[in-house]
Amino acid sequence: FRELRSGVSNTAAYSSSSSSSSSSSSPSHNSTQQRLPGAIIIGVRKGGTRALLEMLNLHPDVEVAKAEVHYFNVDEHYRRGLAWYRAQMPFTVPGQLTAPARVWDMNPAVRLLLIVRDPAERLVSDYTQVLHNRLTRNKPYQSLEELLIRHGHIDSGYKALQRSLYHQHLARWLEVFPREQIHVVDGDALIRNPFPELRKAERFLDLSPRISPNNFYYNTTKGFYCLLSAGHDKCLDESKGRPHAPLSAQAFKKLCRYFRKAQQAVLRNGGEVVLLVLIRRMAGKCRYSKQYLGRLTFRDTQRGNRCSGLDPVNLLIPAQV
Ligand SMILES: Nc1ncnc2c1ncn2[C@@H]1O[C@H](COP(=O)(O)OS(=O)(=O)O)[C@@H](OP(=O)(O)O)[C@H]1O
Repeated sequence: FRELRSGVSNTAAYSSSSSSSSSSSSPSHNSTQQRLPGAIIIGVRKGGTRALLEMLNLHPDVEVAKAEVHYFNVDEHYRRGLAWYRAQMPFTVPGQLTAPARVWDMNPAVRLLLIVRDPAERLVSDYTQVLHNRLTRNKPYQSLEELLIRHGHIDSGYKALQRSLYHQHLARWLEVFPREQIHVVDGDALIRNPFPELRKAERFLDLSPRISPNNFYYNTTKGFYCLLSAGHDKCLDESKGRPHAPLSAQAFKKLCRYFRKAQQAVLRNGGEVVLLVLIRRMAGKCRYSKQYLGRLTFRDTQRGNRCSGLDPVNLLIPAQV
């Protein structure tokens, strides 16, 4: 997992914070201070991290970083030390929240929000982002199928596939942090209906319930919820919710089977099913609708790469943890 975002909702504060790069606690700014984060989102890319961050930012007691800091996972940043990290944070008043072993060293009481979504859909989204970047730079690209299938089988070395094996990432965090410090957000539920997920996150963060259903409206053009706050509305940018790249039904079924087997292996090894629901219908059919198949161009493709019967929120804790 990468360290995601923490820090800044106000541009003035941000420019000021960037310039005070090495102060240890960066005082001032109308009695506000830059503080180390009290909570961090630890989801992998394309899991819905930006949506969760923006939605939590609706809360008056939450400040978030404008940019991804990548302090814990980029060695060059980590070497700059906590003073540098703190200097990337927003100015906050006491009591406000700003965003595995390195995080613990910074603050062993930090609360972690892990956002997960359907593993297959996230993988396709991950590939789609890379494809988009290559297309816009006129670089050559391989189809998802070429990257995903090797000699007729799923290539378990494909990075985008590995990022969707959430239980492996969670296990690393659980080696360091107690379970109670990690809250799992259902990224699919967040897309369908954000408010209930936000209410649960507020509770986990000990925030007063200030985010309401009125903070969200469904934007039919985007096909996603957008945010409403103090008369302003905000939709996530066009890098979220792109049409997904195509994948044949056959390859998609292989992918679903792969994820199911991975979950079953964790169970067989004595893993414990954590969280809300037991794994449902492990043998469920992939819900890859025919209407999405056979579309040839990137532009024409549709969403809907999901494995039914695979609930990413049913994370498994491997036995050794
Ligand atoms: N309200 C709302 N609006 C737009 N997008 C939403 C929203 N809620 C969740 N999502 C989903 O967030 C997915 C992108 O996840 P990330 O922010 O983690 O992606 S990134 O790696 O930081 O680019 C993105 O994935 P794709 O749809 O595959 O692009 C969205 O499905």
